[in-house]
Amino acid sequence: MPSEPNPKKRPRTSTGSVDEDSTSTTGSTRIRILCRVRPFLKHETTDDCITLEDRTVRIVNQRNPAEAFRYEFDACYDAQASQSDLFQRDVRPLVDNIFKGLDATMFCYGVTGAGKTHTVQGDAQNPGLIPRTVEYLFTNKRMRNKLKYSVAFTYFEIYKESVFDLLVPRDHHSSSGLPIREDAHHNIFIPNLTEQSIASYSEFQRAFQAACRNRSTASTKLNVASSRSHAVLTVQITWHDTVRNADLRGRVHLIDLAGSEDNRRTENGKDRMAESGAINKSLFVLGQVVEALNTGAQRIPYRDSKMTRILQQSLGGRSLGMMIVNVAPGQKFYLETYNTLNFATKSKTIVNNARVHAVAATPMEPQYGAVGLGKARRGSGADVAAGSDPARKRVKVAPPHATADNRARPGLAKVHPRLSGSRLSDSQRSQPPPGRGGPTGPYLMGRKLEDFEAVLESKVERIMEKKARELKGQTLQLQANHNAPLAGAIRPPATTTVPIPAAIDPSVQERLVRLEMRLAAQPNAEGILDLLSPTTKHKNAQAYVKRGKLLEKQGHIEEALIHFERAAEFVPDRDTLLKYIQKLKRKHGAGAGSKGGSGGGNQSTMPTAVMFKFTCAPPDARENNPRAANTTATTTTATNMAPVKVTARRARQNAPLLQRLLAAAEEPDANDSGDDDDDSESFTVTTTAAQRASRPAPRRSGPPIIPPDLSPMSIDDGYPSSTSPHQINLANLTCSRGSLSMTATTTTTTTAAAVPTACATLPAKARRTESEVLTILNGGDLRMIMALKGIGKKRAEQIREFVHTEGPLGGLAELAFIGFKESVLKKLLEAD
Ligand SMILES: Nc1ncnc2c1ncn2[C@@H]1O[C@H](COP(=O)(O)OP(=O)(O)OP(=O)(O)O)[C@@H](O)[C@H]1O
Repeated sequence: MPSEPNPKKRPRTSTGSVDEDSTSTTGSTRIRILCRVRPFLKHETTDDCITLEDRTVRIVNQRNPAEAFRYEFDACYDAQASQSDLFQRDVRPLVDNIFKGLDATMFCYGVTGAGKTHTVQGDAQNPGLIPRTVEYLFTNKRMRNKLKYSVAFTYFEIYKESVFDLLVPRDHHSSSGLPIREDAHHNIFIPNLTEQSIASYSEFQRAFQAACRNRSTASTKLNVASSRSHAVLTVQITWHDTVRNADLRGRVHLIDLAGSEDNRRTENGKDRMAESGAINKSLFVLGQVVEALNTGAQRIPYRDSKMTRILQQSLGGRSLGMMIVNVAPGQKFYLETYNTLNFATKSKTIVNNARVHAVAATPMEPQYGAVGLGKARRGSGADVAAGSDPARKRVKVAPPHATADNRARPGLAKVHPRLSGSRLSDSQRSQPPPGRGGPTGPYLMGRKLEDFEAVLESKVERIMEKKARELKGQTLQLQANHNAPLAGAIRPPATTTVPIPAAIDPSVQERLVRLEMRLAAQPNAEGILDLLSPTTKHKNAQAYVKRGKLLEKQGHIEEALIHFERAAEFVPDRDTLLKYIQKLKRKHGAGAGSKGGSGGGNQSTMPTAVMFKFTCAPPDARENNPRAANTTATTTTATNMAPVKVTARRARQNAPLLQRLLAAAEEPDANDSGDDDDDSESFTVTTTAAQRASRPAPRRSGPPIIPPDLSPMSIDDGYPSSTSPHQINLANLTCSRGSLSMTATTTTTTTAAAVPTACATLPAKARRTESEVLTILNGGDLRMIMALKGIGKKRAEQIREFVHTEGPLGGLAELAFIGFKESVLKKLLEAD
């Protein structure tokens, strides 16, 4: 039986308003934590180490059996508690909130074999929380009496950091899975996820059972049917609220997390180990998210794993949250139990901010994924096979847009709000999204890539719609001319007004999907690069290089370069590859660059502030390998600007940038055909032997050490030290995890062309700064635009046309396609 004696006595857990049943809340709401202990299984030794008392869990301290650790939660369920007990007492009241237009999330956390899947999914004899929730929705008196709700569900898994749709047969899955996106209102969604409408519980059961068979499970030493993925089922109800005269939506997310595994005990093989690695990594990130929320960190690492990205709204977001902590009894699991309970205790302080969700006032077009309203959209209940069910849609799950604006404009409802093509008004731009603190300064400056993607997509759609209208207008005009019976008869007016198409043209849709895929394919779009192992990075790089070489052989230099650059993102420290890219760019862009450059701009000497971040290996490693003493990473740069603060991740991404900048800065001669490798690229910074000897040995942990003065450093840049233009001004050494890392600012005094005339003088191979890129784009010189990315004339003309007819924003889509940096896109957007 559950240890919680009386739900009516349950303490208030919310800091917001509390409704009559004490669990339905809006406003700030603490995430509820429940603990469930499973019974011993037949083959297990019954050496229990857990005691439950009311809402408290106690485990004996193994180091000192006289002591016990005590953990208090919102409710505890012992081995005798039934699925029904758990549902009725704690989950049902949470589910009730969705009738108020709120989102609720319930997820199970625990070690492998602790009973998570049993709790969430259950079996035929003991249905779990998913079937019980859906059955409850269909039997709820509100649903029965009013008959106004539409119900639909989605189900997907995150397997080895890829999202797979469980409502689609496994053999239809693409190997890379589906992308996760965040809209301008910070709602997370998965484009093209299947959403199945359901009209009855039995219809759901059939579809759910088929979907469960698609889930990745395998037998391990600790669990015969172990889930190898995190599974997320979302049930959504939509209805029309006559009082607010708005369509409302409530959702419940039921999540079965995969269990952490101690691989010394699982004796997993290669495949299982890979799965286990992905599971443990995502759970580690979950721990970091909770830690960051608790410490009020500025950056919450939601993006570091797909699972935390999905849970973003449930951990510190706008959903009501409940975590069920599953623990297995027995000494065997002592350490896991201890860790799980500590994690759960930390999570107790997380506060969410629940919001009522309104959806667009009229039903959305099916392809954009709103849940169908009305009977016509409901499934027949007879056929649930993939692809044949009319109730089943491949959709973009519509993000909630609760703004009064959207509700008031029925026209927008036809189109996915992200694709609506409306420009952001000035006030929208400068306002932070609702419910978020928002960055300081104009909101636009603090936007994330996804916001730009949303604007980008809407822009693409707007342009395509405009083109479609023009084309259709021309076609109608032609037809009208053709059909005119007699010369001199009344013809239709020269300009035919074509109504705006109600639904987006399929070609636009296709293009958007391509854009989506392209963005998802960018290696670090979701912070993936940081999570990859060195071997995977190497393999990816190899694959890109191979394909690049093939393209180069076939004469597709432009595409080859894209592939080489993509490869370089995986292995930024591979000098040979970078040099090869430079060389290829020089060859490819020499004509345009040298022609454009020979005009000769104003040459001026200007200091270039460069910031390095580099790492020194620990002393013993340096002794064994003298090369390890050399610094490795270099990073970002800015012309005539204060040094830019650099994060470790940015540093990794931009490691080759400094070399490129120096190469560019030191080559004012634009006529250099540049086939030879450039010495200045092999730029390294070293400390002197005396400094290395005097440097304190790095400590494994503890506060950063302030180093002795490190200012006399030498830079091996090919110049004798007295004439070197690179001077190190400042050094700041910190020590962490056995390695020394240093941030140093240097001033490089060199001859470089002044912006904007720099654009005319720098050779084609140089990597342009943002302002240079912008100047070139706005200047509209075709040759310069061609040289920018090594693109052809036609493409350059297109870009120029976009930039000039639509303003810089007009060219965004094109610019994104040819691989301009996010920061340039941001600048363009600001300029718009
Ligand atoms: N409350 C319970 N009552 C009876 N049996 C249970 C209970 N909880 C779990 N079990 C049984 O324990 C075993 C392991 O449970 P389950 O597969 O749900 O673990 P899990 O936490 O999902 O593991 P994994 O993370 O590896 O998927 C199953 O045989 C399940 O039937």
